[in-house]
Amino acid sequence: MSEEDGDGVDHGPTSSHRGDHTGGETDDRNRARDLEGVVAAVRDRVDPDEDERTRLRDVADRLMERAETAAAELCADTDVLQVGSTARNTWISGDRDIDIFVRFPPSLDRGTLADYGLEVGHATIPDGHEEYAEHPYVKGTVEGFEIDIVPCFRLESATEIRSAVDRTPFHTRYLQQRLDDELAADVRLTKQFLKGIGAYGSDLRTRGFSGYLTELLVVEYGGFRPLLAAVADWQPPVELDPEEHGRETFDDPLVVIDPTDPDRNVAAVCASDNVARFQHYARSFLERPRIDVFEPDDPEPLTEAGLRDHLERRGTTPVAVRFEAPDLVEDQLYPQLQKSLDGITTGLDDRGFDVFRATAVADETAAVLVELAVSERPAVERHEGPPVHVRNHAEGFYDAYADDPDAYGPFIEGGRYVTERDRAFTTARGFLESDRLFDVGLGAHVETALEDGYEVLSGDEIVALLDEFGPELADYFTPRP
Ligand SMILES: Nc1ccn([C@@H]2O[C@H](COP(=O)(O)OP(=O)(O)OP(=O)(O)O)[C@@H](O)[C@H]2O)c(=O)n1
Ligand SMILES: [Mg+2]
Repeated sequence: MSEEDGDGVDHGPTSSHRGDHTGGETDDRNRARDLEGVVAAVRDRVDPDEDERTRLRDVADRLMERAETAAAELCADTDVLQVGSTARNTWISGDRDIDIFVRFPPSLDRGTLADYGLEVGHATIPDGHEEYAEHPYVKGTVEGFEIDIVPCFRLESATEIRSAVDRTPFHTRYLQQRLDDELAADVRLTKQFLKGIGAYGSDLRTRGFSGYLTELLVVEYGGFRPLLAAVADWQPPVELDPEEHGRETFDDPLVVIDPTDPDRNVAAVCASDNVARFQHYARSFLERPRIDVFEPDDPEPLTEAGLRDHLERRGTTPVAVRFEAPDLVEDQLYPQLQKSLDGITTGLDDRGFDVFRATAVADETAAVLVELAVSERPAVERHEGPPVHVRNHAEGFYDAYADDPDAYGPFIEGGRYVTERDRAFTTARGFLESDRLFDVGLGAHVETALEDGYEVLSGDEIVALLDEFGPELADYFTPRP
């Protein structure tokens, strides 16, 4: 997806009218026709065809039967159901995870539930492996489909849940009652739109819109187009409560009270930037419908020469702290990196090294990259004391610095004592290489990683990041909404 007229080519199917008319009504009609054309083209790609549906149905049915048999042998009163987007007809063609939930009576304790769940999982997918979320479950691939076999408790209401997965069957039931074929198609379209703009997914790297949230929004507004029209005019905080049963207040830019649980905001992880991003592209797409909004961008990786050009043109100074990436799953790693990024930029700012923009990247190694507007400071810094008339404080300040041979002052300026004393760090690099870096509020795992050693890159040395982070650096230097 590229913003506005990037390549000058309109990928919408009908662009011949451009410039033919000036009337507002005609423009509206043409836009509506463009939008329909784009929607048809996207649906052609995201709607699973009959063959895909049948194959999925076959595999799902077969596995559910196996899971039912295995569960019945372990425990009475169990049942098996399919959940997630493949159960609701809202999956995007080619994205094929089949989530199968095995429900056990709530009289079981958690440990037994976990053991039974794994046993059923292994019986259902013999070459599956165990993964760990809130509790362990079995995952595997069957005929090209990614299968999860997840145990949960069978409860009367989603408010009694003991873990997050217990809610999922309630979501499925709620949506199955409300999604018809038309709305399900609009959900697929909206998911692809959000993927195209980089705002789909409730993982903690993306902090965007989850599948369930997308479905609720489409149902609530009655389709893709009305949803976009509403989003274009949102005034956050936006609060939706489809079942009108919410009883808590949330401090989030988007609040969608879970129809199955009055105390949960389904959009709790959705970052304000992603809400704003959705608003931006909703407006821009309604104004000029085009297919490339639905396509995630793959920027050309940056070359060394390209990177040097950017830096010279911008006149900023980059610094980076590079270390071995902590061995964590992404949902733990990215919050750690974000926290460390915030700490490091604040630490630099506090010492007079003005931060222009910054990012954190991770692969084998991780790096916090900070682009500085100011990377060097003079040997001395100003230190302002109290107004002279505040006698107690003023005398204390004066006495503390009067005999300091390295300080200039104290002198009086604007009625206050001021002194100029030696600065602890005259370069950003000096600060980053010092132990003071550990005072800035790093993520705990990042702190441990840094204790094992890290490297500071500054100025031109930054090109060393290109091999590993070429695409990320390209993204950084071609920012878009
Ligand atoms: N943050 C999340 C993630 C998942 N779920 C529940 O778990 C189900 C399966 O999750 P997932 O596969 O991530 O989402 P899908 O809805 O299946 O969407 P997609 O098409 O992206 O797979 C969801 O439908 C939802 O009921 C949830 O409530 N909250
Ligand atoms: Mg899914």
